[in-house]
Amino acid sequence: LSNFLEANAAMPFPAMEVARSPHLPCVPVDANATDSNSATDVLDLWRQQKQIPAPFVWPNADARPSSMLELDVPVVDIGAALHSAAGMGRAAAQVAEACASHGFFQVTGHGVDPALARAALDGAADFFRLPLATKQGARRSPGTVEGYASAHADRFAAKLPWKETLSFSHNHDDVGARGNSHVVVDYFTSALGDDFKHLGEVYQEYCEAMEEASLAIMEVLGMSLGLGRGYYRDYFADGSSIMRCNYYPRCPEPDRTLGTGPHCDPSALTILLQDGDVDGLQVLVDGAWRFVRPKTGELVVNIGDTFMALSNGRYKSCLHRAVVHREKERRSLAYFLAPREDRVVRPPPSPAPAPRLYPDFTWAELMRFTQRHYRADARTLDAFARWLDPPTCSKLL
Ligand SMILES: C=C1C[C@]23C[C@H]1CC[C@H]2[C@]1(C)CCC[C@@](C)(C(=O)O)[C@H]1[C@@H]3C(=O)O
Ligand SMILES: O=C(O)CCC(=O)C(=O)O
Ligand SMILES: [Fe+2]
Repeated sequence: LSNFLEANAAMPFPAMEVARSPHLPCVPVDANATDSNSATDVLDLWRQQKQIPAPFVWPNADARPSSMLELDVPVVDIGAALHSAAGMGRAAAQVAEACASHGFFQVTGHGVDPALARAALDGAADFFRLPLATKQGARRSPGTVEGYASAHADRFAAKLPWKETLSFSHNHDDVGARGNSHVVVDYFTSALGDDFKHLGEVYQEYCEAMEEASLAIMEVLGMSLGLGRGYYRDYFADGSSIMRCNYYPRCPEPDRTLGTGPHCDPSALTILLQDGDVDGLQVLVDGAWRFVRPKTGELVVNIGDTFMALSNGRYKSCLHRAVVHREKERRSLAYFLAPREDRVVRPPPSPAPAPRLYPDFTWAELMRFTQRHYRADARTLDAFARWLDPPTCSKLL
């Protein structure tokens, strides 16, 4: 199979270019195939765009066809929340209801310049069109999240996501990053060269806009939990956030694979910008996968595992996935807000002695767990808690 994947890298099919991976099993593409399924047959199938390689096929339980249902998420006006008590009251009530159930809402009034959002999406489109060898120049190192990855074929042997990704850190200090931080520009020039300085500047500015939007959202979340505007804003001011660009190529068998499999985000908060009008994001609510469709000028926000632990389970980090399409490629930009790596994740001392659902941990520990020991899925935080401290957690879970 690794020969096939390498041969595929030169294929005209505008699929993702899955880099050769020593980890992929050299098994017949179709596990039930007779051994007549030679590489030539598979190439022919692929060339006719009729069959995807077996490692990309997801079990029906994960990839089961989506309903055409849509999740009714509130649209929260963050600008109004920051500038009036009435706006804050309304926003806090909206996020409280959404986060106590499915954890998703849309935001407007976030202050992100539409031209900057467009430049970040176009930058992602340009990057993923580059030759595989150029992208591989920034390939992810084992155990880290930063870098280029194709289908995570270097990490997983099955249930490969139908996507290419580019991820980089945005550690933001608490002195107001606007204009004096260049951590993202430095990543692009060091990983890809000086020709990518402009792209790095676009994402530097985009990450700073995401940081400001996420801290504004944290003010609303703090108010919604009765902790005041500054509680979470201060907690995340010097965060270790991650920017991820997702590219989902067209797929010949969209119902047998997934762009991103069912998971809960391990981070605290995700701000997702979807490109254009191509649906993909789905949330599992009441047993059905429901679309959260892109709406121009709006950002999709969801609670992650780290915030669920910070709220001691009051706000929910929920299962979501991204489906792909036969005729349309799709891109999305996900900004994952996370605390400074050594900051302890612990709920505030509540007036009522509520039982703790999760042990104390740091983002560094959870990141290391997801990158080296576990594949984020529906029960990441429970598996992490057991991995972290089995004796204590047997009582917690
Ligand atoms: C801490 C992280 C791990 C992932 C990127 C960030 C937040 C989301 C995580 C992820 C997207 C959840 C689904 C599985 C995953 C492997 C992926 O599809 O990319 C996860 C990311 C990762 O481990 O690289
Ligand atoms: O691309 C999408 O719509 C969702 C991606 C996602 O959930 C993630 O990257 O964590
Ligand atoms: Fe996610």
